Amino acid sequence: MSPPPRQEEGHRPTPDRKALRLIGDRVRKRLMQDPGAYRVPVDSAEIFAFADFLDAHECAHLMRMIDEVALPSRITRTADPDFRTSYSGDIDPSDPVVRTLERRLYDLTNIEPTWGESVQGQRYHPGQQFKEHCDWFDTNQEYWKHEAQTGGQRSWTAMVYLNDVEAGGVTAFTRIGVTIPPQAGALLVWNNNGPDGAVNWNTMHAALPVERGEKYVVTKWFRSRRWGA
Ligand SMILES: O=C(O)CCC(=O)C(=O)O
Ligand SMILES: [Fe+2]
Repeated sequence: MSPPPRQEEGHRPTPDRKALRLIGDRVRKRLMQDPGAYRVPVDSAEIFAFADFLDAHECAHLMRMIDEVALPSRITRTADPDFRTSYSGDIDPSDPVVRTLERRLYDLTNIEPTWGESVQGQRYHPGQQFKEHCDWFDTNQEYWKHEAQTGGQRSWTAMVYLNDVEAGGVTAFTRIGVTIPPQAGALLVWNNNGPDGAVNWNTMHAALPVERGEKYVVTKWFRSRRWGA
């Protein structure tokens, strides 16, 4: 018997469910065929890792770009001031390395870059973190009305670690006991939904505090439809 749902796991309308199911199928098929894919061995979430997705020059370039735009990350939907203490910012989508990254993600996932939000960079100094959260939108919240009009629910998350972190800064999938240590150039891709197109609570995750050194990542969040107005 499955455990009773936590209170927060109440009913959520899932208007994009069919689209999310189809995207799940499409991306899964592609990733499973990729000889470079490492599937994290759990049944309850679809999480894949790829080593050396970006090279050292590309990583260094993106880290410089992040330093230019990074501002304190917006603290969304929580009153906890320590919830997300990193710095982040949208990086120039016309930059050649950003375009290369998007093309490579398209080849890998088979989702058009235009179906994803613009690439966001994020930087953590020692002590900084992003506590447990989901990347999918809560369709019970007020903000959903806007997101529903601008691409709909988030489908897959693609995140590249740009550097090795001296200590700390792992990505922890908190409900399934999976931790991913940052590794320069490695890509992590996961489906925020289940194969049925409903949000997957087992994708709840946190960026644990950096203990020593810095941590840089870039992320592209794909949607269920073309992103934007
Ligand atoms: O930095 C990480 O390891 C995870 C970041 C994250 O979860 C996010 O930006 O949504
Ligand atoms: Fe996240």
